[in-house]
Amino acid sequence: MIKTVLYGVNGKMGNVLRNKIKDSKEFTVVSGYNHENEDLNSYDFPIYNDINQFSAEADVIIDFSHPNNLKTLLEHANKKKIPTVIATTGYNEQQLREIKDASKKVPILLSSNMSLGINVITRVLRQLSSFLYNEDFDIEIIEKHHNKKIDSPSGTANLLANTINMELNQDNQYVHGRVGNETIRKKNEIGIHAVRGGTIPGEHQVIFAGDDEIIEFKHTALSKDIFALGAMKAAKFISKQSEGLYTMDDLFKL
Ligand SMILES: NC(=O)C1=CN([C@@H]2O[C@H](COP(=O)(O)OP(=O)(O)OC[C@H]3O[C@@H](n4cnc5c(N)ncnc54)[C@H](OP(=O)(O)O)[C@@H]3O)[C@@H](O)[C@H]2O)C=CC1
Ligand SMILES: O=C(O)C1=N[C@H](C(=O)O)C[C@H](O)C1
Repeated sequence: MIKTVLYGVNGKMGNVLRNKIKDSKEFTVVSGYNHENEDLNSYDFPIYNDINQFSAEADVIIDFSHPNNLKTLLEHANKKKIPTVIATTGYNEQQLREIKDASKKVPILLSSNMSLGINVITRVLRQLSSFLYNEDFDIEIIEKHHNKKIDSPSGTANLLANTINMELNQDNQYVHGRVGNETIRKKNEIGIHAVRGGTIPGEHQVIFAGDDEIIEFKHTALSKDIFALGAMKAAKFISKQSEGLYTMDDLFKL
């Protein structure tokens, strides 16, 4: 059994993941972390708000929570040497550096999207972006999420934009939405647009628009289950690795 600690245990993803783990024969939740000292008595494992309270042994931490928990999470992972999957999005540059530094001491898998489909799209983008850009195709990304999402644009939209930009020698400028009279598109822009509404689990579309033809890559999450199941695959993978920073790319070998 893979003994798991859940960060963000009472969140939307925390709840989906907890239920998936309940159905699994390979995982068990040994404890959870919540930043507030809330009474979360309905859980069948202990929930703490201080890493010194965690006593049970654990094989892996899975985090779907909030960037504010990062310091605690990394301290926990490092102190107890627990391989960690970080699925939370919305980190700033400094926090991303802290994750990279921590991964020198403990294995960490960081990914803004745990689905197989987004991983397939990032691979296609690596192969096609330069070619299409040099053929004068404009690149725009549209993402759609539920109305409770805190961060915009989504972590996945940033991942897609960064993947493309890397292939284009990091020369491109991100333009978030367009408002105003002087917003004519420049060639070196990557447009990023965030839609929020209802309960949309997550949709990402990368548009390459050329003269008289359009190529689109689109991924639709039909439920949050794919993220939970992907995180469990990632957890199984990271629990067997040595120190270092990993992504879903290391896991899905196409
Ligand atoms: N990588 C992936 O594939 C996916 C990533 N995500 C990401 O996972 C994260 C969680 O998503 P979701 O479950 O929908 O979000 P929720 O808002 O439902 O849950 C957020 C969790 O974080 C805690 N939290 C909220 N605010 C704070 C704060 N200020 N300080 C510390 N903890 C806080 C909440 O605890 P409390 O309620 O007690 O405040 C809760 O446990 C997001 O960053 C989201 O983008 C989501 C889906 C897929
Ligand atoms: O908050 C969400 O719900 C999601 N967040 C991730 C992101 O920001 O990309 C992944 C997924 O799209 C769902």
